[in-house]
Amino acid sequence: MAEKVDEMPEPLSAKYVDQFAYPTVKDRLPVILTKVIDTVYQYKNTAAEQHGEAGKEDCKFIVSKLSELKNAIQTDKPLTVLADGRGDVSIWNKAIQKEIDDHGNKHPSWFKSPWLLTECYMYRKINESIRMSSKLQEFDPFGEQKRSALKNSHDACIVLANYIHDITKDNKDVTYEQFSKILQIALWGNKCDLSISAGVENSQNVSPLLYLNEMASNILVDSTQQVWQALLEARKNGKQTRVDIILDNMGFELFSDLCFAEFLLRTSLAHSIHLHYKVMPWFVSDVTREDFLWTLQTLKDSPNEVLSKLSETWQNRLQDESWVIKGDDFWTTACDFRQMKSKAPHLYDDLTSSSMCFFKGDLNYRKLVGDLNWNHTTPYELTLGGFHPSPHCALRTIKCDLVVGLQEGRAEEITKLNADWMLGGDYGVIHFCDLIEK
Ligand SMILES: O=P(O)(O)OC[C@@]1(O)O[C@H](CO)[C@@H](O)[C@@H]1O
Ligand SMILES: [Mn+2]
Repeated sequence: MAEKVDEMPEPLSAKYVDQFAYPTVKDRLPVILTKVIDTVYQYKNTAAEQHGEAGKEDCKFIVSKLSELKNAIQTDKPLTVLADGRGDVSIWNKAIQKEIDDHGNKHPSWFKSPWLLTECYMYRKINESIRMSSKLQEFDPFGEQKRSALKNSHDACIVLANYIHDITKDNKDVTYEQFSKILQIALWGNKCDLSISAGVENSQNVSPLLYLNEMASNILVDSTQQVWQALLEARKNGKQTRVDIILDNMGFELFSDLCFAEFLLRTSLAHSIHLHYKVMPWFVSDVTREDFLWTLQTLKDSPNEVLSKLSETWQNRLQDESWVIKGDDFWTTACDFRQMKSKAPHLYDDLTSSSMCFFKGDLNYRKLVGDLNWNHTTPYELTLGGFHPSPHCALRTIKCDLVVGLQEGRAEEITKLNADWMLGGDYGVIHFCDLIEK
């Protein structure tokens, strides 16, 4: 393995018009914002019913703040400091200040700053406008879309629930093939993302078992064997294995993650699962605590008996703590994960107790590799910048122009077939990194 990187690449940014960051800031973020504005505007009558005139005024206030934000993006204004007094304000404002300091006292603006900062900042600003309202502080402008995402994936969930039931019911020992299949379902579950589709319905509406074979060659890095070996090793050592899943999207992806968690427990590949949600509405479809609990209750109320039983098991798991759900402000900052040790030492410490962390999705991947413009062939371990609280696995479908660890020539080969292959979630990676250093 290569030891270190000779020269660090630049952060991805909308200042490069040939990068995906550019159409994101120019088109996709304004579209998402317009939908949020519309949602809040539509909500004013409900808000009035619930909170009287103050609710209606809140909606007007939020709409005006978000319209300002949209205008600031489209006219490339500087990012301004946050002012809602939430506990994470200082970490955010320090990140903005650092950009100012690093660029000779120039304020970072939407089209000139690192993409990771601007895109995360938009979601934090949406939340700021909501937090600064008087009655609607807990309002989730993406709630409706997320709940539809689960409902529209109902049939696919039934297929998967039956599959989990079938392969675990005889108490036979788990096989590698079963493990690999479940991991792939959790991987492709990440295609269902409402941010890349700018809010257009993007659910799982075919059987998740059907396309696994044909998609197998689209997994460009497949370290499943190593992940499997590491989990078997932990089980052999009789350790109380804790596995963490850093969750991503609500809907079918969450369901597939929960099935993966259930599978690990039933096969004793894990003894407890820690599931990390987001503490505020984030990148449209990311799971919040409310989404998580709503999902379990909705599945429990399903007329389908297998779904309803499975969900009852999951509710019990929260009681007996074989599942622990947790949130942390760090996941909704613009910090990449190499900064976790210094900015959120409690979280880094917590992850050191895990035998294996699974990081789901595109944004977590970007944060793992620092959102830098790496060559596609740079070894994955080198891009992590020392982030190693525990062994980990990144499960991510590729939805932006950043991927590492590929074989020489592979990216060029696929580009010949489809120039936009990195943007549609049709390719994926399963990276593994063992504990290298502490
Ligand atoms: O993290 P997720 O849900 O897999 O993806 C989030 C996402 O929509 O946001 C990224 C940046 O815009 C895109 O690259 C990606 O498609
Ligand atoms: Mn997401």
